[in-house]
Amino acid sequence: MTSLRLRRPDDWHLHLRDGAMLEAVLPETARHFARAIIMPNLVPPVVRGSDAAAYRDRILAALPEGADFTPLMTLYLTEETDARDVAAAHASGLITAVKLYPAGATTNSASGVTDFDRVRGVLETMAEIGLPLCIHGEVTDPQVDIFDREQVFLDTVLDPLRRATPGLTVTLEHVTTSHGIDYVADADGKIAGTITTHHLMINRNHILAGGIRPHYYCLPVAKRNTHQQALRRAATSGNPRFFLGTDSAPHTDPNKESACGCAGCFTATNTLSCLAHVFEEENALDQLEGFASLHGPAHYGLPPNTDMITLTKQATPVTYPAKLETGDGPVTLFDPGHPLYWAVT
Ligand SMILES: NC(=O)N[C@@H](CC(=O)O)C(=O)O
Ligand SMILES: [Zn+2]
Ligand SMILES: [Zn+2]
Repeated sequence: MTSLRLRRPDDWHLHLRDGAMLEAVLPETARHFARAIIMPNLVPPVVRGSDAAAYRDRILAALPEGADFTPLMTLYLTEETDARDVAAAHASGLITAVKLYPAGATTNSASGVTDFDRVRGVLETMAEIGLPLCIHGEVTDPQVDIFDREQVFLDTVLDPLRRATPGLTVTLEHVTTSHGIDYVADADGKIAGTITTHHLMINRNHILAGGIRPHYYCLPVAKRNTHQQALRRAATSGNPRFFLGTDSAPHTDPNKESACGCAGCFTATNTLSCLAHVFEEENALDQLEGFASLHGPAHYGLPPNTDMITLTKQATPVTYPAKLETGDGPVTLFDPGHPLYWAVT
């Protein structure tokens, strides 16, 4: 197969940042994707409905002329979040989901949740009104090994939280382990898992073997190859509980290539070339539309996009600029380490 037509895809987990970085990275997503769930981990975070409205306006103002892109806004759940503010933001159509970060789990998550009992009221309201909760699923206990933090989260936080709030729609974001895949596949109730582009293409060897590669460092950190294979099987399985959330998370090169480098891979620009490559390797190009364009809208209760894109396999590799220049400094594009041949035409 050398040509593939699919519904225009959406990105169900995206970091756009703000200011000069937003201006530089937004066109990279809007070029191919119709919608994206916009992560609220700005500094300070997007906590109240009024914050989300102002951020949405900044995103819309930064869109290139003629772009057809809808940001789907989220609120950052804190222990002070007011259920009425959340309900009002949902009722007005402003927000699509609420995001739960365990405090300290990842980039800009200091205002996240420590005591899950303190957000119970908000979660109950969300279950009642049908507003989904997106979760960064890692425990933050320093005693727990970083490679085990997702698995431990499933049993000690996610499962009790879902049992305490029946009816809550949950997205377990950026699943990185076979345990996370099995949990999502087997759980009762409304749950789905997003899978990133980079976790389909790399495992922890890519980060650490033969030299440390900071541009492959993200959270949750990539696990061993057997987990990567489980992610690939889930993404290409056709199971509607799994779909694309790129987690494209730009940081400038000085912030990545540092003695204490930031977590995040920037994949907005070449995600579709990467995904087609992976799905072809798995003999599953026919499942790409479900993963990138159909399962996500179904989980969020939205219609799929009606316009189409075409991917074409070229005889020579598709080339992308190695770096995106931004007003904050250069951002290195995710490099899978081998040529890509599929291009959006
Ligand atoms: N994925 C990452 O490694 N980083 C994200 C935060 C997140 O999604 O956890 C970021 O905002 O940089
Ligand atoms: Zn995260
Ligand atoms: Zn993220």
